[in-house]
Amino acid sequence: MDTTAPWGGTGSQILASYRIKPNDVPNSRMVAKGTFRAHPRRGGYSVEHVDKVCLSLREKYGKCVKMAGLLGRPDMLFVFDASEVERVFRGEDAAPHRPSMPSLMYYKHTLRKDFFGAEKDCGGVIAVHGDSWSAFRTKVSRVALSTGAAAQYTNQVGEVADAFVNRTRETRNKDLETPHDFLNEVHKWSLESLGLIALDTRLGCFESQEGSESQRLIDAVNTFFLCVGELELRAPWWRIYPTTMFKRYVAALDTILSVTLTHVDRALKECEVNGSKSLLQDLVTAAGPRVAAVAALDMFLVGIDTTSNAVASTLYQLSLRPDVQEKLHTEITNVLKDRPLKAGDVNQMPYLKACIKEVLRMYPVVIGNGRQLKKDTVICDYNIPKGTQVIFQHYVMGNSEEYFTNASEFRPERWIQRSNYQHHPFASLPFGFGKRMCLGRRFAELEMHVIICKMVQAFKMEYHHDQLDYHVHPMYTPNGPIRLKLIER
Ligand code: HEM
Repeated sequence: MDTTAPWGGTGSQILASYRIKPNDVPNSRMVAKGTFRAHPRRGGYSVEHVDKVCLSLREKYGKCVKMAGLLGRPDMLFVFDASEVERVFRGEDAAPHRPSMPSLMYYKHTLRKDFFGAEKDCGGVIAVHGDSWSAFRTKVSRVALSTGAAAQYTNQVGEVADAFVNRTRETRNKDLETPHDFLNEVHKWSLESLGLIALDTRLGCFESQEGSESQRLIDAVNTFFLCVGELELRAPWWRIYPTTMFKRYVAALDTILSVTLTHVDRALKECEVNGSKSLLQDLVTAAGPRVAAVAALDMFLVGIDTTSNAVASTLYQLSLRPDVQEKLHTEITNVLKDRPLKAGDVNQMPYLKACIKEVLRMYPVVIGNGRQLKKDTVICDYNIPKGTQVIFQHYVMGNSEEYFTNASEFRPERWIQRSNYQHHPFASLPFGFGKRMCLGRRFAELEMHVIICKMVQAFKMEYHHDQLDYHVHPMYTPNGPIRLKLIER
């Protein structure tokens, strides 16, 4: 996932904000070219707190606002209007362009051209666009997003979830609380799950120590996300000389590439010998070993931190709400009746699914998503020129009373009793939409449903410290150690 680069890091500054001036014919959809104008207005904002910045921009400027003045990158248009988001998404052509990450394109197609090839070759889906993206995505989507693609991994994902529950039980302190580095434990669970889905390999993350291969991969992914926002938003000096940040970034990507490829190589050999069941095997059959290897790499790049932060955030939110946990526990018990979870069970658990949707509405791990316009487009009555990066602000829309009844309240029921709770279908899109929607969505959902189900079955979760604020670091996540008290059920 490109993570819509603006939010994929910390500490950067949005250098200036510009309010759009209404165009000459505000009520006409046929606005003339060149009416995209702005009044400069200075502001210094940190990306770590961009959630609050976006809320205040919405309040101050209305349904859209232009951000300009970022050295070396196109203007951005922040859109806070769900109907406009729907119109832009529905008008997409066959190869939508998500704002590219030039630094990643440079890594893939210049620095490591020997592996990824030129831009038009088999470069994967992250930071790849046009025909090359389209050809690659078509091959991978067939395997990754087909009906039942994820459900067939329920047992493997369950096995890892059981191991996580046991480890969490063992690593609690004397007050039955999770350790300070609990988020890292959740990263391990996420990597271990992805390893089993993608490569049919147990990576041994729970036994891993500092400096081990899997911990190096986890750290490298984290460094990648932390650096990418800095490189994309700050003045792009890395284009002129290799800055310290850029060197860290390249080293992290090299680690991700080499560790993943070691596992991919091993898994490909296993496939040949045992015909083992894995996503990689399915991809090899559908599209050949090269596409399979590059797809696995992209998935490891963006599929670990996203899912782990979403799970950590969900566990934290549940620990604040014993009533929600009890309802969830009753639903799970009614469906499973003491037998182990099997494929398809979560389809009988609407409240479980709703809890996760509700967390991702209020605290989406990727707070905004975007598109780079391929043609001039009218948005909110402004003529927005081709090339502008349009950022859909679903964190702001998801928390807006305009789109969700009692938006500030955690109410999973809103996703079940839809007639009681109105909402706009494009106001909360945590996995994006359309042809470029998250490729790992089905796997992420399966992983999240299974782990939350197992944790609620095993423990009553409580939280006895100051409430945690959220920050973008590099995902949107609770800021502080997540010290959950886990009481055996
Ligand atoms: C809670 C977990 C996750 C969230 C919230 C999430 C969110 C997103 C979002 C917002 C996008 C951009 C979609 C768009 O532009 O419309 C995306 C793209 C992507 N995601 Fe995820 N993601 C998650 C987990 C995963 C996992 C587990 C994988 C891999 C197994 C994955 C692989 C990808 C890939 C490859 C893309 C790029 C698709 C393309 O450009 O064609 N994601 N994700």
